[in-house]
Amino acid sequence: CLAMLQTACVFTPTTSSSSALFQRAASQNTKLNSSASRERTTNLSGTDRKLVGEAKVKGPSKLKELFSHPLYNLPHVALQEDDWLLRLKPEEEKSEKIQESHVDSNGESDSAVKGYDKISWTRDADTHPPWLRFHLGITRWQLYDRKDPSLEQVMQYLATERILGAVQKSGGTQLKLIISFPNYGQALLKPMKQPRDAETDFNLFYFSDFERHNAEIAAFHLDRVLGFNRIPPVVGRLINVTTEIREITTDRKLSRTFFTSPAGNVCFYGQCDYYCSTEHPVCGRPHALEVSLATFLPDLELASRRSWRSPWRRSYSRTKLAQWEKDPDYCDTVKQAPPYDRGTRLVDVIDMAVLDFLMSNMDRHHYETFEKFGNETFLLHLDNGRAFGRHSIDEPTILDAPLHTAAPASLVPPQLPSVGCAAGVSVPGPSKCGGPLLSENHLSALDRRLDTVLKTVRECQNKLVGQVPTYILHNIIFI
Ligand SMILES: Nc1ncnc2c1ncn2[C@@H]1O[C@H](COP(=O)(O)OP(=O)(O)OP(=O)(O)O)[C@@H](O)[C@H]1O
Ligand SMILES: [Mn+2]
Repeated sequence: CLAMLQTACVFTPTTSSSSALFQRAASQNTKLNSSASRERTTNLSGTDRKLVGEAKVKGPSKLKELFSHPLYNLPHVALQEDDWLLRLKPEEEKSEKIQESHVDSNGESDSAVKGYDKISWTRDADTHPPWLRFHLGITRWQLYDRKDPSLEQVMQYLATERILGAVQKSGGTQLKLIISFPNYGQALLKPMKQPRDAETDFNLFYFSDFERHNAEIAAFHLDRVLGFNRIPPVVGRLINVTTEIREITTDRKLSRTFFTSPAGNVCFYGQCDYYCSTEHPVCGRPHALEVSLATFLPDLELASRRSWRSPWRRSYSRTKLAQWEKDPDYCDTVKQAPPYDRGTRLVDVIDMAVLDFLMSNMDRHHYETFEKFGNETFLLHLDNGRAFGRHSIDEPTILDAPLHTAAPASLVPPQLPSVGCAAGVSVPGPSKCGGPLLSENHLSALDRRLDTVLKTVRECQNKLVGQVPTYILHNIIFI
């Protein structure tokens, strides 16, 4: 599966002529809806093994083509020193300091005792573990550069590194664990709770829905395909709940919740506000459990974050409406208030709404930014576990409230063929992992919703013709 991940999701751009691709992209656009689903059906039939084989003979992926499109290769303004989230200490304070802090009074590294590796990092990037390279690559404008080899390395790392510790993460409503690796890397684990093709019960409110591990993984890929790069890399992994959680955890509260189910599977439920009870167990088969692992962001002490309430947050109530649902002038009020009245914040929120509409995520109550960058920075799209719950219906308000009422458009890429990438990607891990990341129904829903996004943007463009110079409209969106 891991091999397939790399075959299907290529991180390096092709060298083909961009103008030819540009034209091809435009002509493919009209054919996309009919051909994409046909192609996917071919791709997805059969086993994972078949998928790997097909991906190999097919030649350059659509994702590769998409990423070589000029819109994905716009020249960037050169980064200044304060555009990096973290930087290495100046030469004179270099890494001996880090080593000292892990050496006890006998002069021995305490890390060996706990099972952690001895630290031998220097200023040389080659000595850094993948998670550290990822942290050092975060800038004011994105979490990662999609062409940076560290991205692939950190994903490999999460999918394969030995698990040293697992404790519950406090905060939030549903069960999630912090996983530790021997070289001090960490990941946020969300377990599989339901089959991939299960559709959320239509009588459930969005705030009662389960989180889905595959939604976290698919959201990362979709965000990357859209060119946002605002979700920390997430991979799937098959873990052994007994040896990789129960036997190594130091979290008493967590270990007390383990039990063997009547079917003989090892289960646990942890402690949290929602669904942490014997009635909602997370179970291995009998030990094997599929999970998502998200790269941990830098420690808050090194890089504090600010949490912002989304202006289009839902009410989280069975009866109450949110302000944006009642007040026709709500959008104007938002547009005039800081931080939405300047810079890219409003269009960034619209980007987020486009992402959320595509994956039908109604749970975007907050978003975060890195404090260091003030208001001039990208928005972190964390917590996507409630996305991809329903494929048979779309939720127009996710898009309409911010996009239709707020601004002409955010930057929407010309097409989304590479969601096929998410389709082709199984959860990396041993070969028994659970098949395609998203069911065919969800992929069709993505195509349908993309169409709606483009139509909505076109409507906005048409409305604004004459009010905004055409060159601005053309720069804002290319369809
Ligand atoms: N990759 C990450 N690295 C570090 N911290 C993270 C990461 N992802 C999320 N967090 C932090 O953990 C908190 C809880 O995560 P998340 O929102 O996914 O869980 P949740 O149970 O769905 O929470 P809620 O119920 O508040 O929606 C987030 O508010 C965020 O600050
Ligand atoms: Mn949540």
